[in-house]
Amino acid sequence: MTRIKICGLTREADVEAAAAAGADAIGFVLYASSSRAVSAERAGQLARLLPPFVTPVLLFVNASEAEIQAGLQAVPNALLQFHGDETPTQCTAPGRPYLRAARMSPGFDLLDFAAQYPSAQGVLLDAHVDGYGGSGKAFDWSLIPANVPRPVVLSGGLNPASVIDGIARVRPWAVDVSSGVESAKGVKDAELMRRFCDAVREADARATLAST
Ligand SMILES: O=C(O)c1ccccc1NCC(=O)[C@H](O)[C@H](O)COP(=O)(O)O
Repeated sequence: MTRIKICGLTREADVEAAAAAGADAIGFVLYASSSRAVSAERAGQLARLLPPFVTPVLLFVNASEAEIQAGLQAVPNALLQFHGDETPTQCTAPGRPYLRAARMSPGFDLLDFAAQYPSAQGVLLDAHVDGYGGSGKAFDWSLIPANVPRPVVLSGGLNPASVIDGIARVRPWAVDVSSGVESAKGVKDAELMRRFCDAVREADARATLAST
């Protein structure tokens, strides 16, 4: 079963709709330069709306230790997502489970990159863009080598239509979406989130059928 993360939520109604649609994880962007940025305090308010078994994720881009600690104080059960230029040491310093984002482009050595973060719970594959991510831009999935040594989270420009093909081609552990389920930056669309989650279930069903 492909897990689903929906990222960049800023409103209560969107958090509730994402969980109702079937998201396994909800991301809050703690990066001030993002149009989806929320404060640590706001992330805490939103995370408290999550039902059991839905994981809050705190996304950081080159944050200071103090910023990360503030996020963890507000959302103590968070999974961390490092989406900038963080070193392995910086990712392990908080002593928390984390995802490491890889910025995919031709020539990027994903196997070497993943090997540098052996303690990451997964590598999140996003398109290489100015501004680090959340751009709605896809990358060429043929750049993903076979046998990546960590669980793969496929992201970058996914939407309810493209995620079916993405799962069939990449067979990721999880998928992650932001722009593809929005009506405006930081404003999620309940119908698009439902369609996205339904599409993931459809892709999983097709994969099961194909393997029997
Ligand atoms: O959302 C942002 O503004 C953002 C800013 C800086 C780094 C990462 C950011 N978002 C990442 C994500 O929302 C997801 O994890 C993801 O990679 C999907 O983005 P999208 O291509 O918009 O679906």
